[in-house]
Amino acid sequence: MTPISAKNIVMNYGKVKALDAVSLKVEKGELFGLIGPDGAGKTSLIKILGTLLLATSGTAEIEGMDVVKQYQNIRRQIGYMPGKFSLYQDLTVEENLNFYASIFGTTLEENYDLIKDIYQQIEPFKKRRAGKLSGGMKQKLALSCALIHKPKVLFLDEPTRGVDPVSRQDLWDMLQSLKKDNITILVSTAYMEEALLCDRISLMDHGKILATNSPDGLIANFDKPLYAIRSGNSFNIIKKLKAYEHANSVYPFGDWVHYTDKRDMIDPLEIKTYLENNDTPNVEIKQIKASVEDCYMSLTSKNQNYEPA
Ligand SMILES: Nc1ncnc2c1ncn2[C@@H]1O[C@H](COP(=O)(O)OP(=O)(O)OP(=O)(O)O)[C@@H](O)[C@H]1O
Repeated sequence: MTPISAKNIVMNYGKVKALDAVSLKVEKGELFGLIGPDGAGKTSLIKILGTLLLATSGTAEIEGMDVVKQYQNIRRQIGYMPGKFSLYQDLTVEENLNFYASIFGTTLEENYDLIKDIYQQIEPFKKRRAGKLSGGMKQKLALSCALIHKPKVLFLDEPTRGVDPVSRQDLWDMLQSLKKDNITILVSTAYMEEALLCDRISLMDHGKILATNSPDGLIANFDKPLYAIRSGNSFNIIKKLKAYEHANSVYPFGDWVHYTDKRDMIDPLEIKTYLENNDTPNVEIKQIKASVEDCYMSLTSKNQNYEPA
């Protein structure tokens, strides 16, 4: 039985099409990432799968159960960690956990094994009110609460948003370690580099899934030679390259500009010469391996219009 499956999910908020015929399958024990920028539709999809939002159309099943007809049974089998910290700020760490355990008719002791690795890190602060915890500790508490009833499927909506890099890494380590318990995890993020920490990912943009693959598989499908180019002025390079008749995609990437050409075989010197003949001196150019972000940019390139700030 597929733990998470969705078919042709459409979500309209009035005139806003938040999800446009989204289909998805996540296999048992997978750590699966929904990757996309703000507004891509990640929260809407997670809420629909988590039985918190009714889709405009389409169907979805969790552990073989329909998200509309069998939502009550589903809720017993899933854990959900929303994007915003949603625990009771005035309750202590321990009280929050006991509260969530009691909702599911269980106790902290009964399921201690599953959350032990995570909970032990905040246990010294168990008498502290949740509102007084640091960001990283709040995240660990929220994850412990989402796991307290031993869910088969865990949904996490942008758990690393606004969290410091060490706590971000901690969270991914915790998710990796949950794989040994065979929990199926669907996690959303806008940080492209986190895609590499997932078994498989779906890249989302404007309510659509653009591609689903393993991070390596996705990168292997990037079929054009990719070049990183820089000189003193990225904006000038972008402007000149966009005007170049052979340009396929051009976008800023840190201090560099990433470029692909419409032709399969090119001599990078030709591009350097073109730029230098067009008021862009001191051009450095090198061929590089694509990252997940490059794959994303390539898939969305039709919508990319870079304008200077
Ligand atoms: N309740 C709502 N009413 C109207 N529009 C909404 C509502 N919720 C979301 N939207 C719109 O639907 C689109 C998808 O939003 P959604 O929150 O699902 O995306 P997201 O990828 O999770 O982004 P974010 O990180 O900003 O939450 C956006 O254009 C958003 O403005």
